[in-house]
Amino acid sequence: MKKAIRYLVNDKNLIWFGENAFSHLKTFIAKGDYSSIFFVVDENTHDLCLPYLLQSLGDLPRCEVLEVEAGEDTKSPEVLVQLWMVMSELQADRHSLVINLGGGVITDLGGFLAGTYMRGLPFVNIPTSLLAMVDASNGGKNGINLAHYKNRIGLFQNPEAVCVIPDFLETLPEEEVRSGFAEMLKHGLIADAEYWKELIEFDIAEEVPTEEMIRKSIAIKQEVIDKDFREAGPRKVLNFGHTIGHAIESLSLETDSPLLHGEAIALGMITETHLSQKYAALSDPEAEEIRSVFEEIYQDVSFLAKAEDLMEVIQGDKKNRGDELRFTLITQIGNGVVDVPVSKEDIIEALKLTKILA
Ligand SMILES: O=C(O)C(=O)C[C@@H](O)[C@H](O)[C@H](O)COP(=O)(O)O
Repeated sequence: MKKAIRYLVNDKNLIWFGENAFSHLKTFIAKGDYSSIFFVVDENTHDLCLPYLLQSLGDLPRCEVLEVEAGEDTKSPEVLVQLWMVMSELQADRHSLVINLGGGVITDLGGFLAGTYMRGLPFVNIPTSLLAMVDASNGGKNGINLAHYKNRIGLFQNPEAVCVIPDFLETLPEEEVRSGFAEMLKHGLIADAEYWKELIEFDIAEEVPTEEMIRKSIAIKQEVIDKDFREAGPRKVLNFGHTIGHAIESLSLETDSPLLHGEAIALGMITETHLSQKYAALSDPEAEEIRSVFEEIYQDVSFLAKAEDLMEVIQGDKKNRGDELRFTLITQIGNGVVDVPVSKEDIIEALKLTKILA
């Protein structure tokens, strides 16, 4: 394993990488003089990661473990209310620290739990999936789903620190790694053509991304967020593929075979590449290249839905304004553009081209 590097993301938010990350966390906890620590985990991270974390942290203030079921359904108001109740019964106070140990569901839910309890407790994210390492655990978006709208309720609040331990990836199922890889490909598409090239030469079916690649994705995301933490404008570029992707993901959650977030976003990016050709002057050769990359990596991923069901969710997307459906698109590989109004007819046409319509 490589030496950990303490990496300042902004004046509040620290990211520690690698094997010494937990010793930095230990020092951070000691300095914070917390009254108690609440670990938010799912059944997998409870069994596979928490024992290692607790052993590494050694003596701690009073600790409580809040375990929720793995899976996107857990990001719900019902689960959140239960967690608020348990925190209250266990007398979490303003001096408590929340540590979220898990994938994107845990960091989104746990961040929202911490950010709302007693108007906001400090929290630390320890992402255990690739998706959470390169995306969900950093950037300060926390939240839960409401009905079939993804992240409809939430807040912007940075974690105090993030511990990225790439070794956790070795234990992940292949499809989980591939799901996180979709967000890395997105980072190349919206901001860095060189990185895109590097990623498409990487064999994600055979290897897990390196620490350098993870750092690169985090740095791209952070550069965007530094300009626009609350997503008034430029941050929306990080949402490429997500208008369609979230609609697909939400509807798939209502079926017996839900897609992983990154799988749905991959389908979203294919569809939004069609829209980028029409609305953002993306060239035909680049559009072909993008689609062939996704179609190769995610060749077994498909989803069918009715146009009206997808449109209902798309119409509720956070980036829209009034009746105007606004998308993040790409003008060329390495450059995204935000707030592009798109017609309903063209969205349906793009969904047809991606073979999503039942
Ligand atoms: O951090 C952001 O901003 C993003 O849009 C990154 C997305 O990859 C991520 O999935 C995010 O949680 C989506 O947020 P939402 O606002 O579309 O719910």
